[in-house]
Amino acid sequence: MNEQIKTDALNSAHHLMVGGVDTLTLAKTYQTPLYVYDTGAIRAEIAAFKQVFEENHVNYQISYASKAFATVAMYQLIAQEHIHCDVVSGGELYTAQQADFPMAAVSFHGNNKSLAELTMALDAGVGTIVVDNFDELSQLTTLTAQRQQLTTIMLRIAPGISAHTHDYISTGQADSKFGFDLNSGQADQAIRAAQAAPYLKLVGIHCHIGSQIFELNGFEMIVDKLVSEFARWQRELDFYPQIMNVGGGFGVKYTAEDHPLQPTDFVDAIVKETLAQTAAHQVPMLEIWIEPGRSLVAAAGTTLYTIGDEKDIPGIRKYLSVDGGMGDNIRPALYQAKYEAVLAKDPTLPAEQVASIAGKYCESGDMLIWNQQLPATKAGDVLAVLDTGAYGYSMASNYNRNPRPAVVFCEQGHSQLVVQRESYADLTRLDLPLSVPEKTK
Ligand SMILES: Cc1ncc(COP(=O)(O)O)c(C=O)c1O
Ligand SMILES: N[C@@H](CCCC[NH3+])C(=O)O
Repeated sequence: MNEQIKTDALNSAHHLMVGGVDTLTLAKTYQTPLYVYDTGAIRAEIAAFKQVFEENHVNYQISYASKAFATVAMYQLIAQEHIHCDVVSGGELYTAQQADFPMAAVSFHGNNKSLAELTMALDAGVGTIVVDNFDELSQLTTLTAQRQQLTTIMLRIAPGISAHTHDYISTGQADSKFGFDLNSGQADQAIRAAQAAPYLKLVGIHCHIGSQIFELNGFEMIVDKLVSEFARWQRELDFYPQIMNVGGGFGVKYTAEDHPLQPTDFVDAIVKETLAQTAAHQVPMLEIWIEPGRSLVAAAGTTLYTIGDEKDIPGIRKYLSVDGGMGDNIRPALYQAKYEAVLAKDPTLPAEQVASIAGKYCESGDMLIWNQQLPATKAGDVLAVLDTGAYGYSMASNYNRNPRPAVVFCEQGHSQLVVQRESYADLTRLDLPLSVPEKTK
């Protein structure tokens, strides 16, 4: 049986369960394609992060990177767990507001926040604005002075440390669109400018080196570099941050080929390195913030599809097409990301075929999985693609005018629809008819 599946995830009929709910029932009730989340698993991941910090007796904050999966119900779940979240756009901020998420627990990120977005954030009273570049810093200096509104900020810096991950999701290197460059002195300049701004209160330094990282080393290097810079800033700039925000990026297991550490191992290493480095530099211990996105939601999510047409090319390959694809999960096409799938009606059945799972979109690159071992299948069977909880729904599109799937939360045997399936009518809701009159012949 697929090692991603926990033994308690099967019912007595061997059907795959999510959050104690039978996936075949879910597919029937809500139709496919369907995103289903085991919300108890998200709560457990949050609890595990909290526990590591608490065992180490340090001040901390966990800020969920909501770009990984953002809906009203998700922000409400995060609020129930009493952690922070970060948003990267007016749209995410709006969704958090609709969820009544406490604005003081929001950090606002982004490398090109518009004036409208900055104004929205100030109106909302977000807890922290993470300033990304000089233009934003001067815009925010002016705006907060005009409004006479004291605003808490952090500065995002690019530490010049490359994480070993896909180029598209590596962000800590000097040549990055994100953050103030550390090595060329831009970070020092930004600190001076923030100190001089009458309504900005600089409380922390943020950095995020990338996503789906499998090694501790990059995080330890960040801590070493940051704490030694902080010690220098204390001497030279009379600035020592209260908060060190090391971002997210903790890698998760998608397939048997992945061998990540536990997300909590990353945090334990970060905390221990910070304790060691602050002691070595004889500077105060910092409050440590992390911003996990993927590691909180990836494993909790499963996408259910219905198998449709089959194409078997003798001696070449067998394609099984499903009723979704790159519109609900762009990650295989965009990052060559790999997933595993099981037959929902019985993941314990022995494999009888090797099939590649094709989406229904009009692109050859719309392949969800290459060479998946599966039992015998027939049209109408439900296929469950595992670990799709991060950056699936949040990166979904209407390509080929396909409506986006519904999202269902499952916990303790109950299911709840939290995002409705789009209808065809939704697809044309914002369209306007052609206004130019037809040419007279
Ligand atoms: C600033 C920032 N924080 C946190 C994250 C979350 O990363 P992940 O989902 O890999 O944990 C990202 C995305 O890479 C990010 O850009
Ligand atoms: N969207 C990316 C990760 C997010 C990067 C955000 N800075 C993924 O699916 O892996």
